[in-house]
Amino acid sequence: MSSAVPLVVVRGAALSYRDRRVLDGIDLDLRAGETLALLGPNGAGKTSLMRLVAGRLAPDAGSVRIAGHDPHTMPEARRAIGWVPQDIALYARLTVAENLDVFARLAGLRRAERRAAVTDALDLTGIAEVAGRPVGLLSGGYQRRVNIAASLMARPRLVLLDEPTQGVDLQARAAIHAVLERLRRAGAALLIATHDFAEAERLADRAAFLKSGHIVREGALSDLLARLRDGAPEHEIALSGLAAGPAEAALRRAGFTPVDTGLTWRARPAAGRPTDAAAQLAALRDAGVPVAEIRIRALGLDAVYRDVLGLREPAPSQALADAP
Ligand SMILES: Nc1ncnc2c1ncn2[C@@H]1O[C@H](COP(=O)(O)OP(=O)(O)OP(=O)(O)O)[C@@H](O)[C@H]1O
Repeated sequence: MSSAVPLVVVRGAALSYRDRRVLDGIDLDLRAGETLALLGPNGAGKTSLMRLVAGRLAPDAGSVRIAGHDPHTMPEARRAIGWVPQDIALYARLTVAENLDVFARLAGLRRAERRAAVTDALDLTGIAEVAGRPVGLLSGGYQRRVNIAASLMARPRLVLLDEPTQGVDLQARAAIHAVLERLRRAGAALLIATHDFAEAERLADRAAFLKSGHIVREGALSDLLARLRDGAPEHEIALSGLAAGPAEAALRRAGFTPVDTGLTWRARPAAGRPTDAAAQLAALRDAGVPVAEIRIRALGLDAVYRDVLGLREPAPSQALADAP
């Protein structure tokens, strides 16, 4: 459940490193209980934007407010923010519980508060069973969960996570997703920078796309997807035994305007073609196209990303125009 008044309000924010501007004209709102995914290519400015929101850097222009306060100048505003950096920032030789106690001290908690905060963070992140083990001996997936737990000592209302599942296996990824869902159910606002579209689709209510320091698209996931052309499903087609040139020609003859993605072709069919996979397969084979496999899937955030970055394949109307 998200509340009406945004917890995070960023208006017209700009940031430069020395004289190089890396963020410009950033507007962003985030409400309690809401999860926003920050997406964009390497170097787009995701981490820099999170540093601004965390109050670790001050904007050159514009403003950042957390519950009405400037996080850069007001320590109490910073206390409302949990920061989970991309790199593991823990003491390898200390146990998990000892690490969390250090972070609890840094957060300014008294002894009794520290014990409760550590216990709660261990429970919420599902790592109580490794509380007594040195962090350096844990798997990468557990270390990432400890990294998240360390950000929760002051019971933040906002948690910023920079690529929280980078480099972990599928099981650890699922465990981290469960942690983030619990945090969100507990009413925290989450801002997650990620390159993982499936992760963003699973966790986020909204997504913001950064490109060269600007938010070039932002909105609720359903709105972002609905905005993308007519919502016709995307086809992924694998062809057998054809070089790229003849394969493209064959697909064009069959009414597609295909894009080569390496192993497969991505294509949207011309209007009026069958929409179920079996009928598509039969029609393509009738047209002499050697289809090994065809998958039809609803558009996802990866399609929005390609659209935002100008990596789009031609729209269906062009596919129709290109058809013989
Ligand atoms: N401390 C710094 N000093 C100078 N330039 C920096 C600094 N940190 C980042 N940059 C530059 O600012 C730009 C934005 O970087 P940032 O790390 O915010 O991008 P990002 O979207 O998080 O990238 P990635 O996906 O690779 O993590 C990049 O061009 C980067 O090289």
